[in-house]
Amino acid sequence: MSRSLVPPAVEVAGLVKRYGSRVAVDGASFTAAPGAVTAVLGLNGAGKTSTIECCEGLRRPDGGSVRVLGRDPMTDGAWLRPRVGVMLQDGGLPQAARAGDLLDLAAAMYADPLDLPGLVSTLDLGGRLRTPVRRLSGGERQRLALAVALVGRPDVAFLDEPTAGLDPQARLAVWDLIGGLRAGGVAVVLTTHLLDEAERLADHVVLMAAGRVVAAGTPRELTGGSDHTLTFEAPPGLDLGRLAPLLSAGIAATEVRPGHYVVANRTPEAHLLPADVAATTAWCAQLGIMPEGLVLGRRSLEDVFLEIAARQAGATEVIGA
Ligand SMILES: Nc1ncnc2c1ncn2[C@@H]1O[C@H](COP(=O)(O)OP(=O)(O)OP(=O)(O)O)[C@@H](O)[C@H]1O
Repeated sequence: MSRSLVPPAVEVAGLVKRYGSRVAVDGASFTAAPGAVTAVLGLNGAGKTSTIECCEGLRRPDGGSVRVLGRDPMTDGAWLRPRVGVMLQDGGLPQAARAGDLLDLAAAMYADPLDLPGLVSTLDLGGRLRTPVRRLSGGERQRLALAVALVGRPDVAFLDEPTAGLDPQARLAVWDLIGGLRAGGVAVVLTTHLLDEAERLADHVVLMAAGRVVAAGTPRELTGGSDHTLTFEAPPGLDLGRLAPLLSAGIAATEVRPGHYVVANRTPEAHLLPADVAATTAWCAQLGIMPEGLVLGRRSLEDVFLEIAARQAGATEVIGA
């Protein structure tokens, strides 16, 4: 079956979540497929955790709808619990319990739990099973929370920043584990601030800003595949209006943050040309400016993220006509 014919494991439609007068999620919509990793990205406060918590049935939406495996998490919690694995951002584990007891307890709640010794070894928790949660390091707690979320062989796994604070070796182990879940048909929905992680792991990326989904697609779709991008540092506040007429149609110049400039295509039909690179450096020369750290590279998810975040924040942008 093609991806479009497989019913989504998670369906968020027009979700609204408010805390008092603060709108945390403002009409967000996206889907997550089985056997795929969906990464929800966004700046601090973009509404990622609120969205995921509505999917987990931990928060009641104020508008829109959420379906997980076709069910409403608020009313079908009992049906969903054995089928959904949840790793909360703060771990959410009882501080006094020993790591091993927690894992045994979690495993005992499921009909067909994962092989515990295997999971413990993958997440390198072997030496810490007799240690109470409060004495575990941040990274160990993180790995334990992941083990608890996955031990029941869930069909859907919600992982809020699963690799935050992990050392590089532990991060690779978690990436492998997530890759294994995907291969086993699990719908993995994760949040992360690590864009290289999203680029490497995610089949589908959902980019949130101010409670809304501002871009979604495969990493390749979002980065425009092999499109080039030109970045450089220069004094902040340069008059980009004088660069616009020199650029080809659909090529945008943006000051993504003060003093950090990006020249790249703004539409899929446009492509950065050698003439655009020449025009940009000539414009710098006209201004008597040396563009520091001038790099012509392939556009990364981080570039896309910064460009969209800058646009949302009202950064200066001009587009060649
Ligand atoms: N319990 C709460 N009470 C009041 N406001 C909240 C609460 N939880 C979140 N918010 C606010 O809602 C907005 C969205 O927060 P949320 O935690 O969903 O964002 P996030 O994208 O997960 O952020 P981060 O990357 O920092 O974890 C923020 O402005 C936050 O301050």
